[in-house]
Amino acid sequence: MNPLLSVQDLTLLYGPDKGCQDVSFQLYPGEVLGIVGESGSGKSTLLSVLSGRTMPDRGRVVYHGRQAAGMDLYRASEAQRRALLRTEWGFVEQNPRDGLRMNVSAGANIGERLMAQGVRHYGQLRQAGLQWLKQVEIDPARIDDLPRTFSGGMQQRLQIARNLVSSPRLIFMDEPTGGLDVSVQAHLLDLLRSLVRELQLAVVIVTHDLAVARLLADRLMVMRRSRVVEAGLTDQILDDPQHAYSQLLVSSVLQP
Ligand SMILES: Nc1ncnc2c1ncn2[C@@H]1O[C@H](COP(=O)(O)OP(=O)(O)OP(=O)(O)O)[C@@H](O)[C@H]1O
Repeated sequence: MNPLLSVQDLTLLYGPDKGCQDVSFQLYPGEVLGIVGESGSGKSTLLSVLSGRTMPDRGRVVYHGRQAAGMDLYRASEAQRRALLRTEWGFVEQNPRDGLRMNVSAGANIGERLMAQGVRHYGQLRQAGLQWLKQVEIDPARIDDLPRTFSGGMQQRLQIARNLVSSPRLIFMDEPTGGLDVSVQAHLLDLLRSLVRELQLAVVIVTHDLAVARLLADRLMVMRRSRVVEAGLTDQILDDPQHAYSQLLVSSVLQP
């Protein structure tokens, strides 16, 4: 099986040890990779470069998509990268306001990617909207409501529906449960976990919350001061961390 994503020596530095450097890994279809580490370690920078939103100083990302046999992300045009992010990829922001269009209805938020793919039939767009609202456990009767009338958890679920409607293969998530109450977080995590499994999604998720990592990620990369200090299976890293920094990270969470 080909990896979905091959990442080699990815580096973007804003200053000494600020950003990400020399990051290499492969991500396979259906696999969930968690990026963990303290604040400022470079997690968001890495996600931004990986998803093609920011260009690296050096390094290479090759995506093996549905059609293109190996797209070299940084050699592709800006338009190609943007198209990829709207179709086979998705990006779930920490703050749903950054990932939703707040001034159009929930249904229109969901339909937008389909329209970008050429679906023009109103009934079809409406149907997809209703179906996806149901799938993310929002009452379909809210389809014509604006996202700002939704709670934070509902907005986040709507953002997920908006991303998943185009049947992406790879989703980037930046602290998707970050701004939510604990009980709302748990609900969202459950939903995310079942969607990821059901749809065989590959995910790269940034989180500083090791409980989120434990629940969702198959593998983890631990970042510190722009570098990956440890990478491996989630259970191995959380139960038996090898690097001194990972040990500190894990033990600091376990202490009350
Ligand atoms: N656009 C930028 N310009 C200058 N410096 C930046 C920029 N983006 C990030 N940095 C710096 O790079 C370092 C890594 O930041 P980054 O946001 O990637 O860390 P993080 O691990 O995601 O942190 P957090 O968990 O707090 O979001 C920080 O020192 C940050 O100040």
